[in-house]
Amino acid sequence: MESLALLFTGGALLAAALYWFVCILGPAEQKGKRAADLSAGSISAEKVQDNYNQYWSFFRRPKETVGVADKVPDFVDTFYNLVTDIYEWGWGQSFHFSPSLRGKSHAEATRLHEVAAADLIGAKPGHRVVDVGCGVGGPMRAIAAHSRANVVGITINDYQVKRARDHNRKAGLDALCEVVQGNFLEMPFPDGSFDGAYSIEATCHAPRLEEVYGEIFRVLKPGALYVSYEWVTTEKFAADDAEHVEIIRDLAAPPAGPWWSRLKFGRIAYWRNHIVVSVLAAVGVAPKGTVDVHEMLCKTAEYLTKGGEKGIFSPMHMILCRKPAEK
Ligand SMILES: C=C(CC[C@@H](C)[C@H]1CC[C@H]2C3=CC[C@H]4[C@H](C)[C@@H](O)CC[C@]4(C)[C@H]3CC[C@]12C)C(C)C
Ligand SMILES: C[S@@+](CC[C@H](N)C(=O)[O-])C[C@H]1O[C@@H](n2cnc3c(N)ncnc32)[C@H](O)[C@@H]1O
Repeated sequence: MESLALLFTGGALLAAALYWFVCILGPAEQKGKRAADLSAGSISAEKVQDNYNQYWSFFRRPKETVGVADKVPDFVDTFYNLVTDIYEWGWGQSFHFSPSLRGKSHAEATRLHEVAAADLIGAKPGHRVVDVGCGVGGPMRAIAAHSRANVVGITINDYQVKRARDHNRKAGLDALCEVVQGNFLEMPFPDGSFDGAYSIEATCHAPRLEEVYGEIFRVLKPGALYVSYEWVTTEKFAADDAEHVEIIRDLAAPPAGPWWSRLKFGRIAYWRNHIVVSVLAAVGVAPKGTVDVHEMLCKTAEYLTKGGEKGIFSPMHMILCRKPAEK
């Protein structure tokens, strides 16, 4: 009888814990995505595993494959269908790193990193600024709220467009923020139509950087500024060091505290998330394949941390450029 009671109590506790993980626990910063709502963007549930397998074989392809560049935007689109919900759930609405600031929360450090971009390009009321590779619009909302400039975001991923528009509306910022689905290698904007531009950890997805930078140059007005925070190898990276090459290859093939500390100390959360995702996939709430996507992200976090600790990689190299003013 006693062991039955013990079993019952244990079961009830497990059920309560599961309910808490799945239904209560939201994303780290702004609650908006719950584990029970994890989807794979615009991919239907039964196609997630196939899409993940295709994405993975593309990612692992031999480097020299001819004609690959043209396929990159489609694979990036698939990648963001697979990861967007997991990012929102486990990281928040801003899909980038920030310098960690003593005494500030992750959310505040993220916001400060974003509004610094707006200040650098001199965004102000009445300006029209383009966010190149806007994700679900975390940076766009912080920048619009801070500068009162109009921000137009572009992303290749339809699902992100929908998420960003929903978030903009809920934040009461839809009058200032517009989101467009499109390829930043061929932007659907006229020449000289923006007073400023920024991109946060997005242009690394361009197979040929000159194409995206050429497009940004084209859409800027003469004299306008563009700021980029981007993934780069640092001067410590040695191309003849096998370990360096391994870390960088695995993570990249497709001044405050360390940017990777948030990732490093998230390990317990990853295990918790892994259990949640596995249970949800096993009972059919999350699409099959979600566990593989989540494991891929755990590996990514491990290599990013190693790259940060060794000082051979930075996701926030800053470049500020001005389009020459007309004579
Ligand atoms: C710049 C990119 C994205 C940068 C980051 C926003 C993401 C890079 C790695 C991602 C994550 C890794 C581990 C995940 C964890 C296993 C899961 O439980 C919860 C989500 C993660 C923390 C996830 C969050 C986003 C990242 C930090 C591009 C260029 C790829
Ligand atoms: C890591 S996310 C960063 C999102 C956003 N800048 C942020 O910080 O939250 C990269 C973004 O670049 C977008 N992207 C990648 N390649 C693209 C392309 N060819 N055209 C348009 N957007 C692209 C992705 O869809 C995604 O929104």
